[in-house]
Amino acid sequence: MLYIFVLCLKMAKSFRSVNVSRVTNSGDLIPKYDFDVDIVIEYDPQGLSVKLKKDDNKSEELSEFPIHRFTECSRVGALSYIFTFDSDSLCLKFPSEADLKRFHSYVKEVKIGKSQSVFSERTDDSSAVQYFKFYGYLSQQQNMLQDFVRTSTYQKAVLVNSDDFKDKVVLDVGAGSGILSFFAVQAGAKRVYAVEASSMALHAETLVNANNLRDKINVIAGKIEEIELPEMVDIIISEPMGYMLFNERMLESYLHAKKWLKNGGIMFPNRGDLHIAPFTDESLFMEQTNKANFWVQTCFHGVDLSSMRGAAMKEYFSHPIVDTFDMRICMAKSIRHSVDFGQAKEEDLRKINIPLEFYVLESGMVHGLALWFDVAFTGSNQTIWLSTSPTEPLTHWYQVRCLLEKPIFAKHGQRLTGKILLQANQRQSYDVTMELSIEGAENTKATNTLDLQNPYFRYTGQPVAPPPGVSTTSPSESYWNQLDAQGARQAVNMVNGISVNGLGDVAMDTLQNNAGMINLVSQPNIHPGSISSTGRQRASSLQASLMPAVAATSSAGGMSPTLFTSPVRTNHSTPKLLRLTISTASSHILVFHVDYFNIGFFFSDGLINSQTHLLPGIIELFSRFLVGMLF
Ligand SMILES: C[S@@+](CC[C@H](N)C(=O)[O-])C[C@H]1O[C@@H](n2cnc3c(N)ncnc32)[C@H](O)[C@@H]1O
Repeated sequence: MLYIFVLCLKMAKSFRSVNVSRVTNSGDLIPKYDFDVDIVIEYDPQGLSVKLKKDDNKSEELSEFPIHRFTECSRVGALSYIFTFDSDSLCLKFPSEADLKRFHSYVKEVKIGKSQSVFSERTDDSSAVQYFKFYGYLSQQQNMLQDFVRTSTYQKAVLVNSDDFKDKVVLDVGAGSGILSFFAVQAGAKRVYAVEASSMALHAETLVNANNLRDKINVIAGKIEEIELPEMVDIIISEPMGYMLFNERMLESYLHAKKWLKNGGIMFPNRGDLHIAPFTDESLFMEQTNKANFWVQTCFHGVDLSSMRGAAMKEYFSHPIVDTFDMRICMAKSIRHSVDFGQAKEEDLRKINIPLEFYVLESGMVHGLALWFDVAFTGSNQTIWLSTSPTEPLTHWYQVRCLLEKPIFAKHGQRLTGKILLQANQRQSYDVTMELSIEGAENTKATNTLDLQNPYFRYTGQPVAPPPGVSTTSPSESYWNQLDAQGARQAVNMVNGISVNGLGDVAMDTLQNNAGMINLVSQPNIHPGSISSTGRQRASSLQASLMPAVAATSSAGGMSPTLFTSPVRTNHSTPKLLRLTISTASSHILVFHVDYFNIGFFFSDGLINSQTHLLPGIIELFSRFLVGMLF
């Protein structure tokens, strides 16, 4: 196995006084530098990176090149090594045979070790490069860290089960920033091996040092399939879930890691449940169909495109849709496919065949299958679940829907049967084939194949609309009846649920000049965006822009606004915070419209105008204040 990766961060791999020459097409050597250089070898997710420096480790690099599995290179004689990149060849001449041997052993391990690894056998090189590059960005680690539901659930699961961690040796598989390793130490772990294959390992090491935990957390740069640990571990912790649980194929790495688990050791999480349910959503179906309908045109700039329509439908319907929805679109109780991480082997996840059998609860068109997952942390004290169900707070995994090109009409009480087959591919993802039909009804079979590595990210941040047809009483009457019951008959002029006039004494309606809107209920603490190989999200959320501003505002100090109007009226006996809009009335006044409240703040120093960059922070601060006040 590849000790080289383990040692990378622990041992300086440097060579002094190396003579570097270019090799001409005729085989002559031309010195590249008129001095000998020092060479420093560093870890690189695909192998090694060779840095040429002028004299010592601290000086600027003169140049750098990678050594990967397919790098063309060879030993020449007892002292030299030749590398060829495209048409250029570089000759390194070492001062001693011992140095050359040492250098050769590093190169050999990259080239031979790669071919032995389970990971490299099941993964295209290009996919792995893109995947680990993605996770090498601090911004992507931040996206995951800022998924509050995810990170807090992990921390809670570890801390409430601290007995399982106390004085134990822990392995953190795919440690990223090392956050789970820190949680393990918080729970009393004796030692943690934090294994990370992307260049994030270097940042994790920095964080470990900065938190004075070098004696507890041992960062190991490399793939779990390729590194060596000095000892067996008591517990393995990891966050290996992708979209639809299985995307990224990191669960296989998590299961692979069990080769380092002592008998009776614990997997944390220990179980993953994929939930699958048929759904109806005409608008989603029409949205995709209409996109493909571009290709029905017979005279587009004089060209008949219609022969492409079938292919376009296939393509649009091959993308799993990533967003969230109202659970009431599900037409039957979900089927659960459980993976016991303690028992399962990595080979079990290469082909996952899930038979489907649903009892239809409501008649309608079945447009496809909706999928989400839960994972469980079963500790000796408590079991904690992390759920990505549409009924739970949204996470950065959202939910996934796989559409059928030809929907099926299903009646209440009928049995909808079929299967979903997840076939692992070399792109760290799955080809998803589904088959559905109504039992006993002819010509109802519908199939589709989707590419899980290529999802369509549809989430907009808007609140989820309830499906049509769920009201069993008149919503208009219910609304007015509720107002009547609360004695607000005199209410006039309600706009979008906000009283702009007539419900109170303060004429805030003259201030309607919305500077921004924060939807407090639907805005999850997560970051939207995606890359194809992982499907995980790119930052662009409100949170990202607000948090620095909050920090800036808090540290600005000296801000002493006056609350000049307390809530004037509520139409709800229990305030239900639906929406917050914010207006500026003048350079001194900021007005919050919260449901049926209007609240103004007067800033004697005209803070808003003079320091507009602080406005988002102020808004965030007061939003919190209001939430605290109302509940
Ligand atoms: C979903 S992130 C989780 C990061 C961190 N544990 C957390 O919870 O924030 C998965 C991490 O595992 C790493 N990873 C994926 N496959 C790996 C493998 N085979 N060996 C080591 N690390 C791997 C990725 O580079 C990525 O940083």
